[in-house]
Amino acid sequence: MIPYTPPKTVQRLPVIDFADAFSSDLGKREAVAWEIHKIARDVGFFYLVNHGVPSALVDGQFDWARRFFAAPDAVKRAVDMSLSPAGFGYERIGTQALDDGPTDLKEGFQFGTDLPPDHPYVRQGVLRYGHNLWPQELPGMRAHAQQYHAAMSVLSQRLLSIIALSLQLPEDFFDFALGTPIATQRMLHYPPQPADAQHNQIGAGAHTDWGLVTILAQDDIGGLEVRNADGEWVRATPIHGSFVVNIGDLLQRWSNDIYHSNAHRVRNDNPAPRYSLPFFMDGDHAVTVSCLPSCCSDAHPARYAPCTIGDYLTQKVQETFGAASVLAVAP
Ligand SMILES: O=C(O)CCC(=O)C(=O)O
Ligand SMILES: [Fe+2]
Repeated sequence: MIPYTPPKTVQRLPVIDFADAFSSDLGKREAVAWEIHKIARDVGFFYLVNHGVPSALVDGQFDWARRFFAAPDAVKRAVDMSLSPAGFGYERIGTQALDDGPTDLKEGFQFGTDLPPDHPYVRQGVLRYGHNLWPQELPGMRAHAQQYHAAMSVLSQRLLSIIALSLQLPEDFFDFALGTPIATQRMLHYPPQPADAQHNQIGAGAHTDWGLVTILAQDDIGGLEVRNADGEWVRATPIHGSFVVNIGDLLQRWSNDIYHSNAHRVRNDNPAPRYSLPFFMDGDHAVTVSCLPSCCSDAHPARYAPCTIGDYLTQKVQETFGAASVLAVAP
């Protein structure tokens, strides 16, 4: 007889093979959705393989990240995010505190969908909508970055269609929320953890992501850690060619806490610098998030008042960027 011991939540992040998400066979898409459903109710993080994004595109984006962060300070400051009403561009080290402690030991560059000045959201000055800043001195970065952003947008749409299935909704359920979305790609550079860091000062302080889903490419240095449902920290050891996908706060809220947006953090204990490329699909700022019909009942009533995506993100930006908040966009 094998004595019964209660199941433990994951000690290693699960891997989702996404190949069947592209199948014309609904049963195969539903099988992927069911795997995601189980994970989303638990740790909320998984590796995604067979995702269809060419490795050369990802590698090329890492090359641009290395080139950009190695550029002279003047090149980076010329695209400082303080110059962008939308909050795009370069984020100096020490700008953001994702945990409510010391500032993070990372620098970043962020970009999103380029909108013309006469787009209604830009005219209204809606936070996080506008045009990107690109470094003049690095020709070629813009075209590649836009191609990468487009691939991430397409993948996030496919993920959300499978997530809709996983919540017993029509596959196109989230399409209305992706009208003119806040879809932010960041490039991040984490120097090695310095010996003189303040107490609890690390690459990225513990936080949850704010949007719908995040799709992260990480290099092979390691340092990302995820809190599982038991409150234990699990290393998201890099798996080459995979993305790390996680559920964000807005999806947790939309699903009435059935899906989990779990905390994670980064500490680069490697002597080499670490680079990562998180993409945040947050949705259209004007869309209202209120409990999904499949997620509330008399026994499990709605826990949150309806709110717009824009209002939720604005509140989170103010909490983590403090005085710099009007300029910031992510996570
Ligand atoms: O760099 C990473 O691995 C994670 C970054 C992250 O969690 C974020 O920017 O929200
Ligand atoms: Fe994050």
